[in-house]
Amino acid sequence: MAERLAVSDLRLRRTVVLVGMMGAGKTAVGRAVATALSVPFRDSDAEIENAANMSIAEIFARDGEPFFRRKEAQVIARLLADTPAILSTGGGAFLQEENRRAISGTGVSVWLNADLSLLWARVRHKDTRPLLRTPDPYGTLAALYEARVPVYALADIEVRTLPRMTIEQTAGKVIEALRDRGVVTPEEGA
Ligand SMILES: Nc1ncnc2c1ncn2[C@@H]1O[C@H](COP(=O)(O)OP(=O)(O)OP(=O)(O)O)[C@@H](O)[C@H]1O
Ligand SMILES: O=C(O)C1=C[C@@H](O)[C@@H](O)[C@H](O)C1
Ligand SMILES: [Mg+2]
Repeated sequence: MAERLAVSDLRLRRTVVLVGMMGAGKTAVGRAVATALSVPFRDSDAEIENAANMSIAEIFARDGEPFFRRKEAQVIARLLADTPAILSTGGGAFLQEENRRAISGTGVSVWLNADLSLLWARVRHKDTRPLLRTPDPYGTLAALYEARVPVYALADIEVRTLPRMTIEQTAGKVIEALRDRGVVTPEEGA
């Protein structure tokens, strides 16, 4: 009987783009997937922050959301042109048709889908997300969730993330889904 392949024997064929709501775990899970597959990890929010030398909250406050969205689209297009990697996006990136088109052109999109209650538990104590700086952050998150879910559902693959799953378990689920779709394949000769 063939032995089960180790994760390190797998090869990533296309850039995997994690999409979904803020707090779904795109950054945390994306990094774990990249580590497991020994491929580069990129995060569009971090790329924008590093280039501007400012936090996302500062960019929103100084230059406005439309400016941030233009930078986000540029960063995503640039990273998609690079060698296959794991690319975690900001929660609003997949909402822009331009980004969805770019992602489906060269990458594969994975929607990390978490329930609203789990998202709220993860983001409620953090002050880093400018869109939630409203008098009713829970109501704002719920409205964003409602409006965005039909768009995230356009992603190529959906992976549900549940409250009791660790980051590594969710990453394992993502890798399994990528194997099923032939996005990660056995390394030749492995
Ligand atoms: N599967 C998980 N198990 C436990 N904690 C998690 C899991 N996924 C994410 N977290 C934690 O939840 C928080 C939010 O996760 P993360 O920053 O990765 O979300 P995100 O989807 O990248 O959000 P954003 O769109 O704002 O960038 C982090 O503190 C992270 O460590
Ligand atoms: O959901 C969103 O629109 C956002 C999520 C974060 O990742 C950041 O990209 C920014 O705070 C906007
Ligand atoms: Mg993130």
